[in-house]
Amino acid sequence: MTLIANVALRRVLDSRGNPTVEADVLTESGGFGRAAAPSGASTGEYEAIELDPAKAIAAAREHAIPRLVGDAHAGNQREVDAALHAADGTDDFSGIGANSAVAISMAAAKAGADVLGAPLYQHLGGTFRGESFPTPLGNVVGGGEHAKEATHIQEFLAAPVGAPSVSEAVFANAAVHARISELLDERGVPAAKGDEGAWAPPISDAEAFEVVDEAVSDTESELGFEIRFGLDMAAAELYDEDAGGYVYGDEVKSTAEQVDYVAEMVAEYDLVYVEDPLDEDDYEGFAELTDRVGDRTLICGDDLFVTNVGRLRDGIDAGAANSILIKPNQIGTLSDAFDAIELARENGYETVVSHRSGETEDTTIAHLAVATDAGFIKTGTVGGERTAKLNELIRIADDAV
Ligand SMILES: O=C(O)[C@@H](CO)OP(=O)(O)O
Ligand SMILES: [Mg+2]
Repeated sequence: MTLIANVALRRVLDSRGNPTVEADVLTESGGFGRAAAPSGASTGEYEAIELDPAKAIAAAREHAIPRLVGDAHAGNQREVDAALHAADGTDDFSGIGANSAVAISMAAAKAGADVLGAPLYQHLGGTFRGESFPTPLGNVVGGGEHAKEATHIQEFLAAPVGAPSVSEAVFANAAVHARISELLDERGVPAAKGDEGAWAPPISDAEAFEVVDEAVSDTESELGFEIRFGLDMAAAELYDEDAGGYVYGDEVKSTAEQVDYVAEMVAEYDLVYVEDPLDEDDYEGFAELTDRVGDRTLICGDDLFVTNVGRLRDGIDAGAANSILIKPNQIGTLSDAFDAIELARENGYETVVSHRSGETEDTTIAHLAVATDAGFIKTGTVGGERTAKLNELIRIADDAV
């Protein structure tokens, strides 16, 4: 029933206005799935390779589609993803492009769910999923590679850890985002938005900490449940070997100073989450920081692990980080993303399912987070491509998908 009868690929727009790959998968019994690849700006060096979408589509049409149509079953995700790997023939998807691969992998999962008549999260995670939900990490202030002339730290993330429901958590992040706008206004700071819809004000990181802290406390008092915040430092983008460390405008911090700085911020602001506090090659620095503050906060590897089982294993051996960001397009297929999640679980690492800065209306990651019982999902706060996922979480909780 789930035998793949057709795969169609096309270029569509992403939220930055760039082209990306969209895939339609149709099964012989009429099951249908559609998904599109997201795209990063602060990409990790070790991510699977995203090709120019036109080239990725041409390569997938030549190599992948013939292996899928009439041969692979959309309901058998491992079979689909193995066919994608075989068609690609490399270890980084540089043959057909991770963008083609992930779009097809996710579209096949949706087609499989469609044939079953089950919501995607149940097809991926089993019938008993859908009872617990991830805490949404909401990007409310940011800069780095996502906005010019704003903070050096890429993302300040609201985390409504005490919200009684996922819906209240989603609205809490929107309330923090709105409160920040008022606080910036009071300070006379004009703010545009960055790629993910976070405010991108021309203020120092120190001032951003103050503003976010105040907005979170105000919203917490207003709503009556605990809200904390965290960071994605995207430190690989700050790190410059020639400069001798992490570059914050005119200031350069050595690795030791960077570790001290992050540890101090964790203590001062009671941060619940710090992603990529050190360079993507610095397992040792990650291990040292995890040793210092890992009992109090999540130290998460994004560019460090790139959703890659091999790199995660190295991190586990080194004691680097205590959580992993999961981005299916970093590794190319849902099966590979699941393997990373499983390995993380077995070793006590928290999992955080994530969007990219360049997104589409695709909602797969909302289902993936519920299917795998992830502790957190990072998918922005406002903006249609972000609310697509957040609203899908609300629908899943409401049994309306
Ligand atoms: O660094 C990140 O975690 C992501 C998403 O927030 O950004 P990008 O997609 O640009 O890599
Ligand atoms: Mg990141």
